[in-house]
Amino acid sequence: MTARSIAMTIDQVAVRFGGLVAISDMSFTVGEGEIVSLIGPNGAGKTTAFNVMTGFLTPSAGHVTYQGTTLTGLKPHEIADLGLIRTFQRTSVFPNDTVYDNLLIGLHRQGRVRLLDAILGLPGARASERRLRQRASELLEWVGLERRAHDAAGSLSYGEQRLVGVALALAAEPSMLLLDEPVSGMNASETHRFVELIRGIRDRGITILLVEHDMPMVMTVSDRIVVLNYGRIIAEGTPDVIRNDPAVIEAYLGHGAGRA
Ligand SMILES: Nc1ncnc2c1ncn2[C@@H]1O[C@H](COP(=O)(O)OP(=O)(O)OP(=O)(O)O)[C@@H](O)[C@H]1O
Repeated sequence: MTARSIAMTIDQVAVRFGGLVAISDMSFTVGEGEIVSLIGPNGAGKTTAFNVMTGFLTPSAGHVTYQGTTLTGLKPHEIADLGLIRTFQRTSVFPNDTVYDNLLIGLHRQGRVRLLDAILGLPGARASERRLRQRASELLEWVGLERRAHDAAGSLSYGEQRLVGVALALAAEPSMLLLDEPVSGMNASETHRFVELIRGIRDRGITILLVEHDMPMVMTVSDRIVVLNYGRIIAEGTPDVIRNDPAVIEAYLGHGAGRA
């Protein structure tokens, strides 16, 4: 692998919930433009790690830095302003509005144009509104939902709703995207298309961190994989290294068989 500059550093992070240690001494880095996956059996601490990186949880110890800025103490929206954008396991859409309108609402929420100015049709707002409409169309095309643009968002399949979530995240113009189980609920062909989408996103220079249970998908798309078990990193490396790592095989097939 060619040397990359580091986008994110997770440095000796620990999270305790009362007596429960959800994450302990977690350290790894994500390079600029890299696709890194965080995997591990249920309860390993993946979502907790995501919550720390995006400011939804304050770590009990350690810290995360993104492009040189320490994230500890920053609120989720301040972290989003740095370009670090996440998707959630559950995408909340306005089910009775069209997919296109959902995107427009998302773009307005990001404050590029004040909704009231747009409603009143003020001149500056009209030009901005045109740009937003253009942007909404581009984003839908990017994630492959252009043919569903004028359907009610509530009529989309679960997999398509995940794509709306990705389009909304892309609308925020991230420099790094954190995807939480993006292909859960997708069928094989949707997953295949999603892998292509992730690669395309990375090719536009966006760094990607992925939490995912779908191992074939993770093995296909990742440059590097970090494996957590009981809150600790047990392995880190390329898909080939991880596939053959005895500790990983044990975590998934040994005692962890019922949890993976
Ligand atoms: N808010 C909380 N309060 C108490 N315990 C929590 C809380 N959030 C998570 N935990 C515990 O922390 C541990 C790690 O949970 P986490 O959800 O991060 O795991 P995960 O790897 O994301 O699991 P899954 O794959 O099932 O989503 C688990 O034991 C979980 O029960």
